[in-house]
Amino acid sequence: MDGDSSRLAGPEGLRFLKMHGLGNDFVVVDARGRPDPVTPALARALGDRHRGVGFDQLAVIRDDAGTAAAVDFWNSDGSRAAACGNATRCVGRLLLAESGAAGLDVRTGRGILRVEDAGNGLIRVNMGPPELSWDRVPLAREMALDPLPIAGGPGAAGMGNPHCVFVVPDVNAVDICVRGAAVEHDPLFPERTNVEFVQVLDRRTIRMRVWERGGMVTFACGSGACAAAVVTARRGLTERNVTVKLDGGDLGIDWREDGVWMTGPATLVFEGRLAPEILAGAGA
Ligand SMILES: N[C@H](CCC[C@H](N)C(=O)O)C(=O)O
Repeated sequence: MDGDSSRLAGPEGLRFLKMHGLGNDFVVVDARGRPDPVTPALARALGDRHRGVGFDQLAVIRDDAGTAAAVDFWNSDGSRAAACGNATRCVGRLLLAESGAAGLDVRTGRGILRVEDAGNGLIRVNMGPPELSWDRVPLAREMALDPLPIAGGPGAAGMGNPHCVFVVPDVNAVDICVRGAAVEHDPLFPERTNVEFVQVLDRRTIRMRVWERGGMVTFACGSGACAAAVVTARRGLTERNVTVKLDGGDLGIDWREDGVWMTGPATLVFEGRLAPEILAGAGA
């Protein structure tokens, strides 16, 4: 254990915030000004809803030279995600409040993303242009993105992370756990995939349920909502500006020239301190 880890494992414990965007819930750790304490083992320990804190994603804020901050995302199985739209809004809300600015940039595995205060308690993020080539989603081999050779003929889109979008007649009739888990591990997706099930309600409204890579159903997925809107727009089923109705509430998605903009809430729930024994148990 190095000097800094012992400090983190000391009586203070590890401070974190619990936040959510439409019920997609996050633990946020601020690692600015000190070494990043998070390891895959600590992500799994924190992510355990019975023995830890529980989250859909863990977001770690780090110092960055060119932007307001860098943010890393972890799933509760200890894997990393390059993009997380709902957590980007949550961290964006913290950074906007801290700086007093109306807009700022954050660096993620997805690239540099613009975050803006959209008013009415909403945060807007440019999630960047969709990745629409097979090697950038990524898929296992060269092929058209839509439809994919999987039962149900889904379409693929990358938002820095992979998404596989099924357009279905009735989203409530789909057993998303069974189908989502199978598609997450389909060999077409070398880095596994997030799986969205989408019902088009009208040209400006879609209903979506999601199975996230990392092995769970969540109430909402921001990058998934962007990918779903891209797939339905490319199929000519919707306009490029839609409301995505998720189990946790609504996201506004607007696919513009400069990227896919996502607007939605970001809620701070509580601040906590992780007990040293949990940190020590995770080898941190
Ligand atoms: N909930 C997140 C996406 C997490 C994606 C993650 N499960 C992955 O492995 O890509 C969102 O709001 O965009």
